[in-house]
Amino acid sequence: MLKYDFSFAFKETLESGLSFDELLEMGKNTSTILERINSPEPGFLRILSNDSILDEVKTLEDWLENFENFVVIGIGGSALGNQALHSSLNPLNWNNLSREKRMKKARIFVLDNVDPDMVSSILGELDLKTTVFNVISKSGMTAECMSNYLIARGLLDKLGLPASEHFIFTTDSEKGVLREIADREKIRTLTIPDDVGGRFSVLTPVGLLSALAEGIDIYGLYEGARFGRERYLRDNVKSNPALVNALIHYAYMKKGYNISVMMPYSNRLYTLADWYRQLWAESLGKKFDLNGRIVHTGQTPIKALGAIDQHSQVQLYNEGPKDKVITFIKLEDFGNQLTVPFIHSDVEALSYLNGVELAELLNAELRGTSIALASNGIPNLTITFPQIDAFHVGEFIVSYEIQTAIAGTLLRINPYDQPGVELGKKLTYAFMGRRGYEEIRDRYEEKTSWRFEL
Ligand SMILES: O=P(O)(O)OC[C@H]1O[C@](O)(CO)[C@@H](O)[C@@H]1O
Repeated sequence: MLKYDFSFAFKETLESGLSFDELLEMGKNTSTILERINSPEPGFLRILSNDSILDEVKTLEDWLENFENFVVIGIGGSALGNQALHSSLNPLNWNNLSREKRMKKARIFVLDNVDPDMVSSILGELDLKTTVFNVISKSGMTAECMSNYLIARGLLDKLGLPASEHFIFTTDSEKGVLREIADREKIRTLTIPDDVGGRFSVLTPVGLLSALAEGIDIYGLYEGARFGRERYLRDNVKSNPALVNALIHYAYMKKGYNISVMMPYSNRLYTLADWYRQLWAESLGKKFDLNGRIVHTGQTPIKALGAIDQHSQVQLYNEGPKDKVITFIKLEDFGNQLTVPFIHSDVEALSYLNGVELAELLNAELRGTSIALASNGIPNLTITFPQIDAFHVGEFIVSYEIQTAIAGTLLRINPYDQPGVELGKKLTYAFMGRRGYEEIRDRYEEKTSWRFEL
């Protein structure tokens, strides 16, 4: 299981840190909090109660084997989880491995932006005859996702390749244009459960299909997630790390620590920080509390990568504004061993590296950075993966989903909506000339007509 070290968030090591009594005091009402987040049981936990989603996705395994390339078309919660599973659970060079080394599983690509350089660099290289596109959209109408669908569709149509064989849509059970097209054109579909929001959906068909296509153990993900559901719902601050972590972040937020940095010391785990960024930002960044009072709350999530960002960000973390809580992600067993050879043993500045394993060096850097931060009074904690596998990634996902729900309850906001992105979406439709959005375009163009341009 994942290990948590919260020592450097407490005043025993940190001058202005929390006291354990403070934590216990805050944790007094945890049964109410846990009850609140679990009644009704949120969709992201409900889906774990049986294997029906796994079994449904699994039925597509034989069909997926027809394809060399699997392209996810989606954005935000409809792409970040796929990317996180892909880079954490398969080698970083997966797409460059031969088909034999990939055990005939697919290469994975994620089209999550509408940057023409990015889209054409991916689509231009693929043999579309052996490519399947998974168009993922909960709302079934997000502009980025739809335009990339249309581009892929145009390419397939030009080659005379049938949409029903090269597309699968993952979308809402009823809403959205994807459902309509799928019904009309007999395109395969998978359903995103109604009670699971986009950023909480990685363990639904959203994340599971691409994972299956690249040979990830999707049942192992659920095993870890189910273990996490049991561990992280315990009503005991002494045995529930998600509760402790939420309370620590909440307590520091109240002291003005408005930034949460997640810093894995593992390239493979880095995209988990990307996934976390959306979860923490969209769930907790809210203008109104549950009583409709204006609160403008939230904590800005930042991602950093160890050791690289030690040489880019850590100066700021140590000496800049005291507004950050840092979460290090440590990996014990990298699977790959790389030992520094005995070269230049007579050069003192290099000889200490002779015979050292890179993983040992990386983890020593993590330890050094966390102690340095603590001694500068910066709260930090470390989550350790014993190794990277589906079980631990599943556990990590659920730990953060539950932690986010707990933090939302502590902040008294709704962690499951995202009204703040709606206006931008509507204005995009308006500027692209979508019918029905003329009035909103005129209103906001008028409101923002003042200019200072150089
Ligand atoms: O899955 P959809 O509906 O296309 O939405 C994609 C993303 O857009 C948002 O609605 C807003 O950014 C996210 O919450 C969501 O994950």
